[in-house]
Amino acid sequence: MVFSNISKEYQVKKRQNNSFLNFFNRDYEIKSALKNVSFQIKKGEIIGYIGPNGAGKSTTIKIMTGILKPSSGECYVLGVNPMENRMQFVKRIGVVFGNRSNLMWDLPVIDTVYMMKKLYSIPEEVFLTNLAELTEMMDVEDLLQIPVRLLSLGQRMRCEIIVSLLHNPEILFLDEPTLGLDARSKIAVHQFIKKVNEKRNTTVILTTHDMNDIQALTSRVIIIGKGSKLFDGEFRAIKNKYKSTKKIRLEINQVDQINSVATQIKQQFRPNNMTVIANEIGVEISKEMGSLDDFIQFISKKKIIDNYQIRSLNIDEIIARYYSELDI
Ligand SMILES: Nc1ncnc2c1ncn2[C@@H]1O[C@H](COP(=O)(O)OP(=O)(O)OP(=O)(O)O)[C@@H](O)[C@H]1O
Repeated sequence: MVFSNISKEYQVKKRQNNSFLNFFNRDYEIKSALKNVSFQIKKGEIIGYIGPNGAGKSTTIKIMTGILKPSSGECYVLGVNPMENRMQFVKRIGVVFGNRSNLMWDLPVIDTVYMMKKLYSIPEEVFLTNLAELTEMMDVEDLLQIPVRLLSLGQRMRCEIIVSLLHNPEILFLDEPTLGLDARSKIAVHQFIKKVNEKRNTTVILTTHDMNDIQALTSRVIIIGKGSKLFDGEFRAIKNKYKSTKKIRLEINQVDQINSVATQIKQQFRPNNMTVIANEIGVEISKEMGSLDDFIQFISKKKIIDNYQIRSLNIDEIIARYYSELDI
């Protein structure tokens, strides 16, 4: 897949304060959603495409799936322009949007399954093999006869993914596939996507705000912010950047001494972040502020510190930190 110097501009109506005038307003302004974005994705890769709200992720997916035409640049998916020969192209891709359903709401799941068979002209043999394999892998045999509206969110999402894979797509686009799922359903979805990728060499393009999805599924991430590509590489590299940053929580047994301890920490270690709430001090220490050993020595000498906990940044904190450093 080649995404080359892609820009996308939307025309949006200029807003007026008066909603009546807004109705007649014909002034437009240009909103730039993607600015010269380029990347390539190889067959069989799983890519995490991430960025904060409004960064341009959905716009990218819409261009890659042929729903939107870029304002400039070139996009080739599976060697073809996704806007051309749509009927042939859509038979080669699968799409799951976490906030939109491909299933027919009032009918049992199996009805959508048969509709897909017809829509994608899936040969009988391929269809039966895929249906048996996918339903077993995703453990949804018992759900197929149930009307979609009666399924839980997790059950529905498992069915959505199966339906998107019946026609053996070469690329699977997943937009927030674990949105609203509980921890167990998320793990089931992760394991399934991994299995499909390994077994069928399906390329997976995953957009998500859930860093656990990224952690579980991808090694390569592309980060987009304010329409520009800001990072393309190993997710591990971002995690390593914050390896030495530790969050420490101290419990003080003499609350009247807490401000004096906090002041000493501030003077000696100059932490970026420090919070004092009730009998607890929260501090963030990184390599640049002195070694963790020095800090532990400092607290071990303080008799009024009852208890302390040290932890690394969790994955959400790492990515939030990275976004704020990139100013997106
Ligand atoms: N049809 C449209 N008309 C005008 N502006 C749009 C349109 N679609 C998206 N935008 C704007 O383009 C920018 C990128 O939007 P996009 O939906 O691609 O972001 P996103 O990264 O998918 O965000 P989110 O994580 O919130 O879904 C945003 O500023 C958005 O307001």
